[in-house]
Amino acid sequence: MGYTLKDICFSYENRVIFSGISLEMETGGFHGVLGPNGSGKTTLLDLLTGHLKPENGNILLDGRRLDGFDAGELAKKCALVPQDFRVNFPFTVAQVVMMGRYPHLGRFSAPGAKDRELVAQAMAATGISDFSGRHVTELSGGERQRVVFARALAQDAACLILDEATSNLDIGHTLALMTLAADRVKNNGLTVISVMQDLNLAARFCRSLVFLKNGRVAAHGPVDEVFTASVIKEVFDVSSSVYFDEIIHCKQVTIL
Ligand SMILES: Nc1ncnc2c1ncn2[C@@H]1O[C@H](COP(=O)(O)OP(=O)(O)OP(=O)(O)O)[C@@H](O)[C@H]1O
Repeated sequence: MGYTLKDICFSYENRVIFSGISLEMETGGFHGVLGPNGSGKTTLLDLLTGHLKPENGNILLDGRRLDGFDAGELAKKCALVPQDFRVNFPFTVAQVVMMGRYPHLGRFSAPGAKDRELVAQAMAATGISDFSGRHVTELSGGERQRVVFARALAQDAACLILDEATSNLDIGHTLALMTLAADRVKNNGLTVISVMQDLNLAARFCRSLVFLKNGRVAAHGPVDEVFTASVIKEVFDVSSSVYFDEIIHCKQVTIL
């Protein structure tokens, strides 16, 4: 189970982004989505979360058509950390993280002990508990990104969708959040689908990779099979040397 995309076509007005892509991303995997700027990575995530609708083709989530889910059901299945998150209203950090619980609350019902516990856990896991009372409008880009990550964790969905979710984070926080996501994949059966620009980070944390190029899937499969110099050349038009790193036990790349 997980996501199945069958012959997906999508255009923005008359700009064709996908003309018939098919993909399988199974439950309980850590899937990386890679590709050059403008190759359609964010568009793909927007299709997976139901924010955009395909013109043709079907997207199935756990075997069920995505357009058959209502927004509340989908929010319980899928939590998104968007590329850019801005709010103009001075909510506190804790209030924003609590927003992750809204899909689980009944209409007009206040958060209960379980909701507060999940919010506290998500803030602790992302290292933001110390500034839970601060206004999100006053945070740095990296601090805000950790707050949105915590909101997605609090949502407690089976699938976590990350759109360059660590782009503003320092290396320590990047490794901490990627390790947290990978641990939940391994131990809790979470599915992670993550757009990433950093090839080495993707090879280190993902189990499978989708490479997009010019609106098509250039390569898709386990990291061992598709993380190669020839795929990187085809997709990014750069020469590279791919090797197995004995210290961190995964493939890595040096761009030449
Ligand atoms: N709302 C929109 N209206 C029209 N064109 C759009 C819209 N959003 C994105 N595009 C175009 O669609 C293409 C794919 O955009 P998308 O954001 O999916 O790419 P991406 O691979 O995520 O890029 P990046 O690596 O730069 O974040 C780009 O050429 C972009 O200019």
